[in-house]
Amino acid sequence: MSPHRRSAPPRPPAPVPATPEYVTLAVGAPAHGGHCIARPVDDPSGRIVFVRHALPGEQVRAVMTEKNAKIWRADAVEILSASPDRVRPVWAEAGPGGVGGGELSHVALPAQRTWKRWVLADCLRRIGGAPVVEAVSALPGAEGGAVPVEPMPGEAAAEADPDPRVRARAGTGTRTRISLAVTESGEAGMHGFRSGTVLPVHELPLAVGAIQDLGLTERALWRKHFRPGMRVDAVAPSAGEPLVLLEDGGRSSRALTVLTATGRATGRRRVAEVVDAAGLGLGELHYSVHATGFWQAHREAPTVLVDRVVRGALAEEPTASGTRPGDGPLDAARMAGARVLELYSGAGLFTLPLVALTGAVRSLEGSGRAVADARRTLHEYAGAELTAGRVTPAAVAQLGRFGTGGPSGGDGADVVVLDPPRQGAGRGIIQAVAALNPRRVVMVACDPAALARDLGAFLGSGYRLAAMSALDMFPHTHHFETIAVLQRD
Ligand SMILES: C[S@@+](CC[C@H](N)C(=O)[O-])C[C@H]1O[C@@H](n2cnc3c(N)ncnc32)[C@H](O)[C@@H]1O
Repeated sequence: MSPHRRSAPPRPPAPVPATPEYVTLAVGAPAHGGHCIARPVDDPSGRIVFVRHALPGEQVRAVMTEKNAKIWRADAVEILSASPDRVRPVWAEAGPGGVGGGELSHVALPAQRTWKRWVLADCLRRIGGAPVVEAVSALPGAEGGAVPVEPMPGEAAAEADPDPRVRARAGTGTRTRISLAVTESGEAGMHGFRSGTVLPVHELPLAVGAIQDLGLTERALWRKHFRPGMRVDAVAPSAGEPLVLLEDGGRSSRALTVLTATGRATGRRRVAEVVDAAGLGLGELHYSVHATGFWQAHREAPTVLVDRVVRGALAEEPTASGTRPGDGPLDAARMAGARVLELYSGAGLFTLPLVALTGAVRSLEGSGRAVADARRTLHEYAGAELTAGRVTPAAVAQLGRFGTGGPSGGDGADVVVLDPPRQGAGRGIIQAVAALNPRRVVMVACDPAALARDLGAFLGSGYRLAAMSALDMFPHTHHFETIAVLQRD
């Protein structure tokens, strides 16, 4: 259940020690990746161990899971002194020795967000350096060198619910896309953490109700289709029935079968997604997306991101907080004529509202299938120029020059929006963006280390960090999303 499931190949198996080696650890701060930094209690000055399933301040008995010249890793298997933030895990199968993708489910949700904020601050400090820390610390609401990590609206409501059963389920039932693998014995499973081994799973608590209701892990209906090694994806679009996708065969010849929610084979390959953009004054946005293509996985993510990114890009005063009570809709007449360059545009999630408001967006996306999706969705907009290709400095320089002077005065894009994959954009791309001299840049980042590096590159290219927000779009995992708004004054 990783955020960008199609870009994450299975990891090579971790070396497993022949006989289990146990160690008692004093657990310290969280580190990027879903673990804490710990030290053996009998040797506090000794080697650092990256321990999972623990919490800062705890003392745990842990089993070593990887030990080589570079890194020692362990799983906490017995809690000797528990943190007050420890809760009964919402997904025990993602616990010690289990599957990846639910590594924080033993942590109370507010403490998960504190954990993520700490990791964000740590990355900004270690990787971004003093200029980044200074810029972030100057933002309203920033504390300890980072902005707060906010709950998604549904989680905030569930956490405030008077019913303890609703509160206990907060952060579950959020994923509209999940990815499974079939075990050697033909059961639904997932990869073990940092392992090529597929372990059976019996519940999918992070998936939305429409996927849980399919019964993928227990019903014979599905099991009769499963073959060892097969990949199984479930997609629950915001409009319409869920689909189950089976991919079988070698890497070069994978065959796709699509099943309906009742297990019938179907020729359908596309799903309809509807995004509420009322806060921007655009009403409902309608998208057509290939079932195997990338789409933001948290059920509220498309709506929340569209609102924050588009307001960040086009509002007069830079903001990363989206529409606030009392905000009016964005004024399309004022926006018209602004030229937008959008990089890593996927199936056009942001392209549609951006072109609806400005009339001129050029987008660049590496997946030909995603660009085909965007073309379907945006066929009525003559001002949307959608290009399939790698984002490179040369492509940015070429696409970002619109040829005539715009509101910013030059011939470069007035606004650049970029939403790169986990590894971020990198210095070369950011320098190419800065060379266009856009007045405003909105960068979406799902990895705090890449964010810190890329922010540093923007600040070094003459941009000011005007606003930033962080969202807990992946509860019960260590992942979160950030939005940074940069301004050339
Ligand atoms: C995080 S997704 C964002 C997509 C879109 N903004 C959305 O929210 O749905 C990143 C996108 O970048 C694309 N991508 C990854 N590396 C790329 C590259 N080097 N050049 C162009 N596109 C790339 C992926 O195909 C993916 O669609």
